[in-house]
Amino acid sequence: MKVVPLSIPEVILLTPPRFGDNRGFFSETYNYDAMAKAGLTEPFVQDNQSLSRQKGVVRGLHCQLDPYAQGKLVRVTKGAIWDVAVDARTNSPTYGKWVAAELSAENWSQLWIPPGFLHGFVTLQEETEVLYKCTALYNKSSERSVKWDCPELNIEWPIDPQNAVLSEKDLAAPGFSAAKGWFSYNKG
Ligand SMILES: Cc1cn([C@H]2C[C@H](O)[C@@H](COP(=O)(O)OP(=O)(O)O[C@H]3O[C@H](C)C(=O)[C@H](O)[C@H]3O)O2)c(=O)[nH]c1=O
Repeated sequence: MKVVPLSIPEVILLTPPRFGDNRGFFSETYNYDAMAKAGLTEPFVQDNQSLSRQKGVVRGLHCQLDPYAQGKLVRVTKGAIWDVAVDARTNSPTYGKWVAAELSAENWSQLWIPPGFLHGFVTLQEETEVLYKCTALYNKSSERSVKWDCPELNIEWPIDPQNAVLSEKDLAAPGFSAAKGWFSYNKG
C-alpha cells in the first residue's frame, strides 16, 4: 500500500493496490496489518456512506468532541471529492492549517484524518459516493461544525461558492474561532 503523509504529517494519504483482470478488479480496501505498518492501529467501530447527487455538494466542516472524537478513513467508490482536513487541536503548531487531497474511484486513494481535525469535502462529480470508517460512534450532541468557507481558514476549494450545495446545518455553521478549546494537542 502506498503511504504518503501530507504537509500536516498526521493526515495520511493511503492507496491500496487494485488487482485488475478481464472481469474487473479486486482490492483489499482495509487491512489491519497494512494500516498498522503505516502507524494506524486505532480500531474502527462505524462505517459511513454518503451519496451526493450533484457536483459542488459541500459536506462539513464537521467533528465530534471528546470522548466521541472520530478518526476517519475516507474513500470514494463512485465519482470524486476534494477532501479537506483542518487541524483544530489548540496549541498544535499547525492549528488552523488545512490539507486536502483529491479522492476518486479512479485514483483509489484514501485519506486518514485523525481525531482533533475538522473534516469536509466538496464533490467534483455528480453521483459521488463516499465511504468512511470511524474510530468512534456517532454522537449527535458532541457534533460541532465550522463554516466551510471561513475566511480565517482560507481553504482553497476548487468550486465557485455560488454553486455550492449545502445542508441548512452547514449554512448556519460558525467561523473557525468557535473551535478554540475543542481539542488539545499532545506532542509525540
Ligand atoms: C454523521 C452521521 C449522521 N447521521 C444522520 C444524521 C442526519 O439525520 C443524517 C445526515 O447527517 P449529516 O447531515 O450530518 O451528514 P453529513 O453532512 O454528510 O455529515 C458528515 O459529513 C462530514 C464530511 C463528516 O466527516 C461527518 O462524518 C459527518 O458529519 O444522518 C447518522 O445517523 N450517523 C452519523 O454518523
